[in-house]
Amino acid sequence: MTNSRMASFANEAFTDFTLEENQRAMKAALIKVRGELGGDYPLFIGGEKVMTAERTVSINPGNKDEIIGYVSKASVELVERAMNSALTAFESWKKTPAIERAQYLFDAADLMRLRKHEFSALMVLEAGKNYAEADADTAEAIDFLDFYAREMIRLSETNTIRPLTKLAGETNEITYIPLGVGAIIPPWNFPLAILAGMTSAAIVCGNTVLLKPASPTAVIAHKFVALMEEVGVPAGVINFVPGSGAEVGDYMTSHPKTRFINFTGSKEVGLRINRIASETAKGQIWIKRVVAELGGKDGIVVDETADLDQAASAIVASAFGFQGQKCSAGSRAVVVKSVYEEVLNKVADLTRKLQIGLPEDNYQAGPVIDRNSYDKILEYIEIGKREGRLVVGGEKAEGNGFYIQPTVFADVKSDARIMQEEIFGPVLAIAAAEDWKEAIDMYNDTEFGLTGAFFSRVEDRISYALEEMHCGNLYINRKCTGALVGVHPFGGFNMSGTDSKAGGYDYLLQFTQAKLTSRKNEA
Ligand SMILES: NC(=O)c1ccc[n+]([C@@H]2O[C@H](COP(=O)([O-])OP(=O)(O)OC[C@H]3O[C@@H](n4cnc5c(N)ncnc54)[C@H](O)[C@@H]3O)[C@@H](O)[C@H]2O)c1
Ligand SMILES: N[C@@H](CCC=O)C(=O)O
Repeated sequence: MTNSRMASFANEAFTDFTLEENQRAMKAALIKVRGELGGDYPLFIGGEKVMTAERTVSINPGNKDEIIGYVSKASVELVERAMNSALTAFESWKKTPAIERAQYLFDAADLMRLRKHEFSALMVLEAGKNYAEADADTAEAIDFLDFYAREMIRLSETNTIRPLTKLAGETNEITYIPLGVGAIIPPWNFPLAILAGMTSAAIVCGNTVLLKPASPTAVIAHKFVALMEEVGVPAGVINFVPGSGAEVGDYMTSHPKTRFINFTGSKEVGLRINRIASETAKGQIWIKRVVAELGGKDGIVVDETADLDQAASAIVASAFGFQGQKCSAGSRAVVVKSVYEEVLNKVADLTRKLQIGLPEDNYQAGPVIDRNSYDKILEYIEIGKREGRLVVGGEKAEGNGFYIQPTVFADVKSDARIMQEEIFGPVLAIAAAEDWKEAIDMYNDTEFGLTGAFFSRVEDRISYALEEMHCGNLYINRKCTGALVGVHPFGGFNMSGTDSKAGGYDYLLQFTQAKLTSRKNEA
C-alpha cells in the first residue's frame, strides 16, 4: 500500500462551496461542532491526560460571547514532566522503522479527510475563517501528513535512490537519524495546517516533541493531538503542553535537553527564541537547532503592460484573504505611475464589495483573531491616516466581534511605517513608482523577504523580476498567498526566517542528522 501512495501524491482538493450540497455539509458540521462547544481540554503528557486548575479560555472572535472551550495550561513543572516523557519515548520511537512511523501519518491523513468539515467548522468558529479559508487549512494539514510520510520513506531509502560514490573495498552508507526532543511552537493563523505540518515532520523523522500551541486556537490544536492519539501514535511521542509563551515557551527553549526548536510566528518572538537557544544551558551537550519561520511585509508589483484587472483582483485577494492575517499577505502594492490611478480605482472598487460578517455565515471578510490584534491594527490605521491617503475603510466594523473594515491607503512612501512593519490585519498600502525597475527596488526595500508577486506581460522584465525580487516565494502574474504543499515549498529570506521550505523536499532534513557509516569489506 505504501508504494502505491508513494507514486501518487496529489494535493487534497478544495471543496467547492458554490455547490449547495457542500454548503449543507459545512452547515451540518457547524451544528455538530457547536454542540460540543464549552468543553474542557487536557494536556497530554506521556499518554496521560492532565487537567489543570488554570485554563485558557478560547472564544469565537466573530462572536465574543461564545466560548469555544477551556484548555488546561501547563506549568513549568508539567513541562518538565513532559520533557521526561518525551526523552523516554524517544528511546523506542527512534528505533521504530521509518515506514511504521510514516504509516501513522497516512492513517491520520485518512481520518482527517473523513472528518474534513468537522475540522474546518471548528476553525470557522475558533479562528474566524470563512468556509474556503478553513477548508484550505484542513486540506493543507492533510497534504502535510501525506507528503511528510512519503518524504520520510524516501529519506529512509536514500542509499538505493542516491547511492554514495563507490570505493573498492568498502561499503558506505548514509542514514538520516533523528535529533532528539524538539519544542514545536506554531502560530494561531493556520492553527491546523501549520501545527500539523510542524509536528508531523518532526515526529516522522523519529523525534519526540513538546507541542505548545498558540493560545487563541488551542482547541483545534487539541483536536489534532487527539486524532494522532486515535491513530495510535505511541504515548510520549507528542506531548501537548499549552501555556504562556513567556513562561512555558522560554522554559522549553532554554531547556538543556531540548535538541531543536521548530518555531513559526512573529519576528519578535522568533528572534528571542533564537537568542535564548544560542546560549548553552548547564548540562547541554549539543548546539540547538532552530528552525524559525517569521513574519512578512509581502508585496505585489504591477507594471503598465500587466493585465490590470487580474492584478487588482490578486492585490485584493492577497491583502484581505483571512483579513490579511497570513504571513504571505500582500500588504503592500507598488504600481508604476502611468497605470497607478487605474489600478488604485479597481482595487478600491473590489475592496468596497467585500462584505463583512460572521464567518459561520461565510462572509468574505470576518473578524481578526483577538482584542490585542484588533487594538494594534486600529492603531496602525491611525498611523496610516498620517502616512497616506485613506481610500477605503479606516474604521472598526459592526458586529459582536473583532471586526475591522478592509482598509486601503494610497500614495504611501516606501519608508512609511505601514510600508515597512507587519500589521497582520486587513490594511493595504499602495505606492506609485516612476517605472517598473523603481517598483522592484521599492518592493525590495524591506527587512523581510517572504512572498512577492510581479505582474507584467514583458518577458525581459519578468526575467529581471525573477532574479532581483528577493523573497522565498516569488509568483508571476498571480496572487502572493496560497502556497500548496509539494508545489510551492514555503519559507522566507532575511527577517522572514530560516527559509525552511515547509511542504518541500528539503524540509525533513532539518529534523535529522546524517550519519555516515563506512565498513571495510572482508578480503
Ligand atoms: N513564515 C511563516 O511561515 C509564517 C506562517 C504563519 C505565521 N507567521 C507569522 O506568525 C505571526 C502571527 O502568529 P502569532 O501571533 O501566533 O505569533 P507569535 O510570535 O505571537 O506567537 C507564535 C507562538 O509563539 C508562542 N510564544 C510567545 N512567546 C514565546 C516565547 N517567549 N517563547 C516561546 N514561544 C513563545 C506563542 O504562544 C505562539 O504559540 C505573524 O508574524 C506571521 O507573519 C509566519
Ligand atoms: N502558506 C500560506 C501562508 C502561511 C502563513 O501564514 C500561504 O502561502 O498563503
